[in-house]
Amino acid sequence: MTQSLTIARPDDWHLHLRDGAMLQTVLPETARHFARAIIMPNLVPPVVTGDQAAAYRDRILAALPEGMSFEPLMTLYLTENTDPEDVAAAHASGLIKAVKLYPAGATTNSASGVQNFDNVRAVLEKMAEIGCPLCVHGEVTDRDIDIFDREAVFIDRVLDPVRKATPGLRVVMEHITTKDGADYVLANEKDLGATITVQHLILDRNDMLVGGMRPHYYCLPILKRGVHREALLAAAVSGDKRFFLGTDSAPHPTHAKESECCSAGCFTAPNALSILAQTFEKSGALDKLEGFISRHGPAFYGLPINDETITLTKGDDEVTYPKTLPAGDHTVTVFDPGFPLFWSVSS
Ligand SMILES: NC(=O)N[C@@H](CC(=O)O)C(=O)O
Ligand SMILES: [Zn+2]
Ligand SMILES: [Zn+2]
Repeated sequence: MTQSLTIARPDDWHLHLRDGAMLQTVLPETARHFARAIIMPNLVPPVVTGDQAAAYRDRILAALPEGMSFEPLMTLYLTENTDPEDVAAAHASGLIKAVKLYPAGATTNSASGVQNFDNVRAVLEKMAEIGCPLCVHGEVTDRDIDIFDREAVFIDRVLDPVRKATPGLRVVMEHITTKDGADYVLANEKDLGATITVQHLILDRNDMLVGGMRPHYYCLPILKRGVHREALLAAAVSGDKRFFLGTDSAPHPTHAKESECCSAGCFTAPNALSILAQTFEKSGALDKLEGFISRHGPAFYGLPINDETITLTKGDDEVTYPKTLPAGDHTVTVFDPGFPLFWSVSS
């Protein structure tokens, strides 16, 4: 039986496009389906200033294949030396849509992140004043905090105090992975949203660790227990406007994933929408998919909903994706959800 759903073209509110050959490979995979994406600034070196964001935006647009439309929504990487006036100017000109906070050492390319939050007070206050959202990688990095507890501890020790100290600051909790994260959003009416990835809606830590360790399921924040996955899925299918899709599609070369020290990140851009359609269908919530992928994000960021539409179609035959894509001298491995997919996307 064929089933289909036509909805406003979606956006991705958390995306890694990288640079150079990898950018060339992965950009069309997102632009094929998504109209816009919040572009993460964790390049090496990071995108710290307005000038660097403008140059990165130009490189992204130059890599966009003829005939594809896509708007990169740029962000700045917050450091302890970030100049509040540079943020204000980049935001006022429309170049950037958010500033990204990485606690130093929390994830891939986060070495220049924030250690002492007192040193970013002035920037956060300026952002509250001008209405520029702060996107947060919410994990503490203390050696003595277990990796599975790092998100919950971050909420108590860092996020809640920062929000209370900076009234009016609009925050997106990026890639939430716990019931604690979802509950914190639910408990706060104002100035708070959260993105959720594809992998955290369908996988728990058993999927990554039982019967062998699967490096392509390793990402940060790390997959948690099943109860957390269930809480995230409940939030995503609830229709609550504070939750929206941020795929966190984070490509690494295959050799860096299948390695002695595996890099964190799942490359989900090619099949994210197929997986989501199937997941929402399975939850009996296909009617909530458009809100999650196409409507709640623009509402949070104060942007229009896309005029164009896409159509998701469920067929009888399994939809397949390439296992890997070439990226310069390397390959990048496409995320495998571990179950057959039947939904495809057309525009
Ligand atoms: N999510 C990840 O596991 N990795 C991201 C960084 C991030 O979003 O934390 C990356 O840049 O590879
Ligand atoms: Zn992150
Ligand atoms: Zn990310």
